[in-house]
Amino acid sequence: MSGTHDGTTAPRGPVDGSAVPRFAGPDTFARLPRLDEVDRAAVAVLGVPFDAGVSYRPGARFGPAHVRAASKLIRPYNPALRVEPFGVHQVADAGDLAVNPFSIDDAVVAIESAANSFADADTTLLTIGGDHTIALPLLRAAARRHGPIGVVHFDAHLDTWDTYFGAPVTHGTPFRRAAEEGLLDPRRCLHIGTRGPLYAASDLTSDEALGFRVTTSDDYETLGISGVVEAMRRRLGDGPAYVSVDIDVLDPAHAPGTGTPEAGGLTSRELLGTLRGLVGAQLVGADLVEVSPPYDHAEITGIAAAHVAYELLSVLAVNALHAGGRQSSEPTSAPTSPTTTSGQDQS
Ligand SMILES: N=C(N)NCCCC(=O)O
Ligand SMILES: [Zn+2]
Ligand SMILES: [Zn+2]
Repeated sequence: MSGTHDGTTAPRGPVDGSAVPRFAGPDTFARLPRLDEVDRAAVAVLGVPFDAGVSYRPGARFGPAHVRAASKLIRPYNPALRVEPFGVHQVADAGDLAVNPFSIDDAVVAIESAANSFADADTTLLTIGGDHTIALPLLRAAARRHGPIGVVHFDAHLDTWDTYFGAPVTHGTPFRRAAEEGLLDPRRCLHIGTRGPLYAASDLTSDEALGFRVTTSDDYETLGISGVVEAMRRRLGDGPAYVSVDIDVLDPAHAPGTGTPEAGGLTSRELLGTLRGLVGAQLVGADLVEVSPPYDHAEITGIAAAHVAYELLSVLAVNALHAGGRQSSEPTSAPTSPTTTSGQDQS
């Protein structure tokens, strides 16, 4: 069986950048094989080009293609987590879902049903959006399989608002709907990177009542990455956890290509370092949303997003190694250690 890390069959990896120039290679994420080129995948990268749920700038429907295009320079070994994310188990690119651009309801049903199919095939999904609306059907599928799940939500915004213009399913409301539907474990949810103006102070109290806690963007100043990771792991606990990364969690200087930008955000280094702190958490799925290429410049946002995806795939690989009981190539202190030269020297 391919897709294992037990040494029986090596997974099919990315096209070698030293044999085929990167700009000539396939259009898949990180030049990985397509899903139809492998028997099965332990992890699939799935594009969801949908942006009918946005409240401000559109364009996230072009996100999946942009993130793939910006991922071509990615190399096979991640020194920060000491892992080859594509060598541990089979990772493949599942292409884009063809979702209805004129009906949010139709699109949400299609996304949920596709996510259920991947879950039934035992394939963990890393979904690339698309706007944040898509988190709702993805959470429905995750909860169907795992029961109420913990959520770590990286975002400038709470996304627990109630409705926009009477619409209940939008990119500003997925986590309220998910909480109402009982998809979330209210003891194990948190936002990271929250900032910016709200509609009212009650936005925060109602968010807390739904089960979320907040680590703000400003908290990085006092806690540092390791303090944020500690808070995140404490809140997430041991159960199944879903990660949702809205690229607008980054400062607009690090991610201008997004629909609802807010000043005062994370650096990409802070985000990547925090994601590495998910090693050892029971990660059951992830999404990366709100990349809007028309507002990007020089692929700044696309590159940041591609690296976010790479770190998430690396965490899944390290976790698979842990689950398989292979100890030799494991990072020794990855959960709380951001990459530093001295950290690597101490191995
Ligand atoms: N999920 C994202 N990116 N933004 C939500 C912003 C909702 C608003 O316009 O207030
Ligand atoms: Zn946001
Ligand atoms: Zn969001």
